[in-house]
Amino acid sequence: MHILATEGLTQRFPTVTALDQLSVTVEAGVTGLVGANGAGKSTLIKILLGLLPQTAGRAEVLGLDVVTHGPQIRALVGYMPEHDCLPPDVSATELVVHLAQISGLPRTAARERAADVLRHVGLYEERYRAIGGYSTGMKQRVKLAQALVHDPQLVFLDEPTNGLDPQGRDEMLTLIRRIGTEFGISVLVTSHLLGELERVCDHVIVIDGGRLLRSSAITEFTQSTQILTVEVEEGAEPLAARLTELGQSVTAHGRGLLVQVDGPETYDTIRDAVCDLDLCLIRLEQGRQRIEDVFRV
Ligand SMILES: Nc1ncnc2c1ncn2[C@@H]1O[C@H](COP(=O)(O)OP(=O)(O)OP(=O)(O)O)[C@@H](O)[C@H]1O
Repeated sequence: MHILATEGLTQRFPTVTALDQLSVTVEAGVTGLVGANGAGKSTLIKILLGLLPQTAGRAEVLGLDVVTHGPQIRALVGYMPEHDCLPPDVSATELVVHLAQISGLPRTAARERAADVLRHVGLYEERYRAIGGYSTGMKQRVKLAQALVHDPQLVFLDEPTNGLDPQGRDEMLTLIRRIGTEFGISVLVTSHLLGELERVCDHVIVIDGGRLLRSSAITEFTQSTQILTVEVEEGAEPLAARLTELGQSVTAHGRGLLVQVDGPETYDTIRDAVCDLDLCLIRLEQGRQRIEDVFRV
């Protein structure tokens, strides 16, 4: 079953069209929503939460229409907003307990859930300190904890790695993967950094200027291409000449050669040519299409 679906979804602001006829479906699992700044990611999330009425088109989350079922959707979905929106003078525990109670949990259950979820996101003793003194990474963890506290079926994480250093980013990505796998909660996570989503997502949706550029399983984004990169210590030119002579399609690429794979025999041809010319092979690698390539079309 789709966890969400949009059809011809359009959002016009006075001077800009933030979403333009966007039709896309998302299955359970961890899905990345990628696009440059201003591509329309946050606008899409706000519409999906029923917080912003769209100009045209339809959207459904967990089978519920966003226009007519906003409160029901928000009961089932957790939301980690992009911007810093935390009150500075309460502790993480106080805030998360409070939000759990707003979500309908009784006081004792809210305290237990808040303690659990703060532990899961890696906030320990610090959870009793005022949020104003937290680092960016700790604030991001509080935002994540409050998105999870009411045990949602699905979470929307808007730029969760924003402002984090490489280690913080790594830890956040690991947490996101765990939410999808260990906790069994579906995730829609946005980022303008394409590379980082490769690690955590099952599926990636790419939007640009509010339009759908691509929606595919991560394996399709990074699938092997039929190109081999061949690098030898010296003698790339004679090797290219020999491979061409043997009927291979070869182009020079930096210090190496790109060789079209015609079948398994291409590997043997390369090996034999390298041996015949008495060269030292230092790299033989199958090219992989990266998410970044989507933007180079
Ligand atoms: N309330 C609003 N009124 C007018 N224009 C808006 C409003 N909200 C968003 N926009 C515009 O819509 C476009 C898409 O914005 P959106 O915030 O959805 O992009 P984004 O992909 O989330 O980028 P970012 O990561 O920078 O937030 C931008 O040009 C933005 O300026």
